[in-house]
Amino acid sequence: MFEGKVLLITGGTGSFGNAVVKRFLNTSIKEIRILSRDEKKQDDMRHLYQSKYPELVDKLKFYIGDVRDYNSIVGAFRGVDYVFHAAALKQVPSCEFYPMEAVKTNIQGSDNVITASIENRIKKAIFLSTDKAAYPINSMGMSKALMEKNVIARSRQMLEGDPIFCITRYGNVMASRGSVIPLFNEQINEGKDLTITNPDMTRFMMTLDDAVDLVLYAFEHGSQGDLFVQKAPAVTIKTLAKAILKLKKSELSYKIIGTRHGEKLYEVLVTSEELARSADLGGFYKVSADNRDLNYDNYFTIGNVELGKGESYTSHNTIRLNLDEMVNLLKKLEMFNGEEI
Ligand SMILES: O=c1ccn([C@@H]2O[C@H](COP(=O)(O)OP(=O)(O)O[C@H]3O[C@H](CO)[C@@H](O)[C@H](O)[C@H]3O)[C@@H](O)[C@H]2O)c(=O)[nH]1
Repeated sequence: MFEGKVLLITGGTGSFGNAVVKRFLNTSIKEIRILSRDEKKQDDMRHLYQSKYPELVDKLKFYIGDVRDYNSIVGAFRGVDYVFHAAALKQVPSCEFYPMEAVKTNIQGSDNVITASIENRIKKAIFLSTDKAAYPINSMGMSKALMEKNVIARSRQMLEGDPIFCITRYGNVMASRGSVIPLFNEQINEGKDLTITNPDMTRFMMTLDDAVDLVLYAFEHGSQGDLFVQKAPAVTIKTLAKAILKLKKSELSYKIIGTRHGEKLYEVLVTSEELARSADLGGFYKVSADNRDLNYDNYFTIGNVELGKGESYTSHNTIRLNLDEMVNLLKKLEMFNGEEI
């Protein structure tokens, strides 16, 4: 797929970047560039791959830069074929307290990635988004929703030979940095009862491998301005907590702490309005860009009357994992001695 090509991953020192590197370093890819802000994380990553794959590490190149600052990133795009844009502020509570930081990184930063991609004539860029961007209620989701809108708007201006821009929308990626699974794991290790916000809250469960698969699917099948979603099962937080306790054979219990700033009871991966114009591709939904122009007079009589009548695709109405199914999914995680992540 990437034979002889150069791939740039923004925010590449994170869980997603590492999963992509693990998957592609030992292929005929020419180079993987990691673009991120933190020299320490880059150094750790460099050492990790140096010790694990000494014969391949030359393919891995590191660039320091902040997507907020165009001049700091544009050089890293020289000679790049493809871009995966993963750099983001993604913690819900912190974005609630600092919305302008989310604006700068998630909206302005992704716009800079678009401009740098056009400037350097890259071929295709995939922008990672989140279910929290669908009917957003928190600043993180709102900033990602505007990122999506801006990617689609700018994709409309592209001409033949310009880069192709696509979006992928994820549910919760299990065990990603700062998320609830590592937190519960740590609480059990410290002998503390688990802190549950709301036992009935549901979240889509995806593995990191699923996340990489979705980006690759979008990469292979995406046309200008397409948004892709991978169908996924969901779980209640109570079942998740019980599953971790069971897996770790723990006698501990849990306590209810109440929902946090900006949280939803359930997440929406595809809104009903999007579902009305999406293609069901089996394991995936493809929502194509709305490519009407601004002359709405032409559409007044032929507007879609079905719009919004159906249900959305949510973590409440998707397949629900039971306790044993959740335990089995957790077993795949490296944290619980699995191999996948
Ligand atoms: O002490 C805790 C912390 C969290 N939760 C619940 O666990 C679920 C998952 O929480 P968390 O892992 O923090 O995920 P989200 O807030 O849903 O956000 C995650 O999923 C997003 C994508 O949807 C990513 O953008 C975020 O980075 C990632 O943390 C939520 O229902 C929380 O209410 C608890 O019950 N107890």
